Amino acid sequence: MGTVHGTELRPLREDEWDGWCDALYRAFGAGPASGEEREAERATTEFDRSLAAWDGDTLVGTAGAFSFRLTVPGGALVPTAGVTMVSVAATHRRRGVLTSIMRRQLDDFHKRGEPVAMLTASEPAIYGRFGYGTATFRISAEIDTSRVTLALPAGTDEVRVRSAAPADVLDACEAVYAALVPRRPGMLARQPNWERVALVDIERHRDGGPPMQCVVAERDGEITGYARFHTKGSWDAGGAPAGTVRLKDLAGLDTATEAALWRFLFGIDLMTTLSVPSRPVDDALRYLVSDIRRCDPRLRDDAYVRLVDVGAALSARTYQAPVDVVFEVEDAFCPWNAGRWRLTGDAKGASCERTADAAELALSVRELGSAYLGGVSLLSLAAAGRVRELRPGALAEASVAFGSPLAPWLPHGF
Ligand SMILES: CC(=O)SCCNC(=O)CCNC(=O)[C@H](O)C(C)(C)COP(=O)(O)OP(=O)(O)OC[C@H]1O[C@@H](n2cnc3c(N)ncnc32)[C@H](O)[C@@H]1OP(=O)(O)O
Repeated sequence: MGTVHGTELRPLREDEWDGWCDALYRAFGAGPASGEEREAERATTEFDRSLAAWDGDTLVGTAGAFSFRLTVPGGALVPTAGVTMVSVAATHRRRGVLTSIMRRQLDDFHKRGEPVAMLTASEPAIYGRFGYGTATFRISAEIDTSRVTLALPAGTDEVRVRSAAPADVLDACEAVYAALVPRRPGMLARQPNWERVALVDIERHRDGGPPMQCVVAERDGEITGYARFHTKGSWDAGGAPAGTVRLKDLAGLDTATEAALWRFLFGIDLMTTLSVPSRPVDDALRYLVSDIRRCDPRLRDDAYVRLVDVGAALSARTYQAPVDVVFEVEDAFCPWNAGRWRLTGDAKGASCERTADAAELALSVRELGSAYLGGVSLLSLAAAGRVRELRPGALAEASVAFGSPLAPWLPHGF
């Protein structure tokens, strides 16, 4: 139980789910959710981790959490709470309901022993005060496929691309996804039922076009990748074809597979634009295309990370160069993290323990969350005045060590 200005926060009951879902969609100015969406949302809801805020018998706030495991640099999978479904009714905003939800969630994650929490934010200004820092970025693109060509790597011709009904190849696609999870920081191992979310294909996401399509890439009869997408035919004023392919997701076990999938998507007749919602910032696609400017690439913040337990989180990843540094961590919202921690580690492993030694770098838990997956450098944060170096050399040492050979990326929202 918990109350704020007469609002009571309690766990969601199964029979309250429909109203909870409606309140959530309303707060986002969307919906109501279609039958297909409701089914997928309900199947992934973890009731013991879902909260509802009530003002009398009126539902005024929602929040949930998913039990994920997050890939961190070095490849370990760290138990991570995926914060989701956060909303407060328009009539009850700015009275502290979100703050009470954040308080309850972070206490709960801490008790459960989940060292990390993660979310994607509807607005970047909301979650910093609760210790979440921007940790991954994504690139979107609108590619003029009538002008941009691809330089294909060796082996592309050995990959065959064929169409398939999305549901028929779901297990094979999920196996590809699962094989990729430990390879790149930021990716999530998920609970059963999650794979079905990718099949949700509702009318209003189709923009008047046909149902979602899927192709799989095969080499020697083995499925090595897939792409799911929508098409929408259109013609310009002069009658020339000007259709759009909207990619939903694309994954391949190797670069030749991915290149074969891109070649297919670039070559669909009557389509002149390929719209790509999210790729890693270091994606090979940037270097396969003949003209990056005609791809209109745009960078956006994506996943926000919160270290729930600084010691456990920093010990769980590896460091690409040796590091031995004492952090002075500020964490007003989760005071159990505040104070001095000594991190020692390298590419093989790490430990992060409490210490009474003098601090060498001072920062808040939010900056540690940003740097955690290796996608935001401590040096950049220091240049913005958000990390203070107290021992000369400590900043460069820690900044290099925290980096990641592969940029962290979250391939899908939640
Ligand atoms: C992970 C996810 O699900 S992201 C989705 C978040 N949900 C949405 O965007 C749906 C629409 N918006 C909402 O439902 C609400 O406005 C929420 C959830 C964003 C905020 O809920 P509230 O109960 O109003 O927040 P609360 O009153 O606890 O505010 C806490 C602090 O955050 C600030 N804050 C809240 N929302 C915002 C915002 N959108 N932008 C900037 N600051 C904000 C408040 O001003 C307050 O600051 P203060 O402590 O300095 O006074």
